[in-house]
Amino acid sequence: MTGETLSERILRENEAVFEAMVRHRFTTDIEGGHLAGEVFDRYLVYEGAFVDTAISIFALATAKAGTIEQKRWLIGVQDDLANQQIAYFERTLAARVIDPSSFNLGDPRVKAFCAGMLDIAEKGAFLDTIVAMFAAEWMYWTWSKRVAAAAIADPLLKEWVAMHAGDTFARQAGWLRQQIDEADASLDDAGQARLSAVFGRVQALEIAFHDAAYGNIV
Ligand SMILES: Cc1ncc(C[n+]2csc(CCO)c2C)c(N)n1
Repeated sequence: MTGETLSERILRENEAVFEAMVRHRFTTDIEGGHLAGEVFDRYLVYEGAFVDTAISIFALATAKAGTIEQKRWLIGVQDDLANQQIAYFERTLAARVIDPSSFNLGDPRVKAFCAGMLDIAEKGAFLDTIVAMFAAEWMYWTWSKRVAAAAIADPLLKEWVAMHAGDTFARQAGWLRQQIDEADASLDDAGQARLSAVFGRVQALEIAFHDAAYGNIV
C-alpha cells in the first residue's frame, strides 16, 4: 500500500484487538465512574510490578540502541519510571493502605504479561522492544485521552489517567512511533509483518492483564 507508514500499517492490521483493549471494561468502568475500589487496588499492585519490569525493558532497549540520541532518550524514560512513576505507586499504596501481599502477584495473566514483554526485550532486536512499548503506550494514551474527559471522583485515579493523557506521555509514545517509521525503509515485508505481530501479541497480553485486575477467572 503506497503512502502508508509502518506504524499506520501496524495500527490498521491490529485494529480489532487494539479497539478491544481501549474499550476494555477497566477503561469504561473508570469512564462511567464505577470502577470498584478493590479492582483499582488490585490493579495498582499488578501495575506497580509491571512498571518495575518496564525499567528493565527500557534498560535492554538502551543497551541495543544504535545512536547516542536514542540512548539519551531511553535513559530519560528510565529516570521517569524509577523516580516519578514508582513514586506514584509508593504514595498511592500508602494513601489507600494497600497491602500488596493480599493480592495474588502470581496470577498467570500478570506473569504472562510481564514475562512476555521482558522476553521480547531480551530475545528481540531493538525495534521489537520499541514496537512492544509502542503497543503498550499508544494504547494507554488512546483510552486515557477519552477517559480524561469524564468526571473522575478519586483524585489518585484521576491523576493516573491524566498522567497518560498528558503531553509528556504523548511525546513519549510519539517518540516510539517515530522510531518505527524511521526504520520502515530498512525492513522488507516479512520484517514489517513480524513487528505487526509483536504489536498484536502485546495487545492480547494487555487484555488478559487488565482482566486480572477483576480477580479470579469465574
Ligand atoms: C499494563 C500497562 N500497559 C501499558 C501501560 C502504559 N505505560 C505507561 S508508562 C509505560 C512504560 C514506559 O513508558 C507504559 C508501557 C501501563 N502503564 N500499564
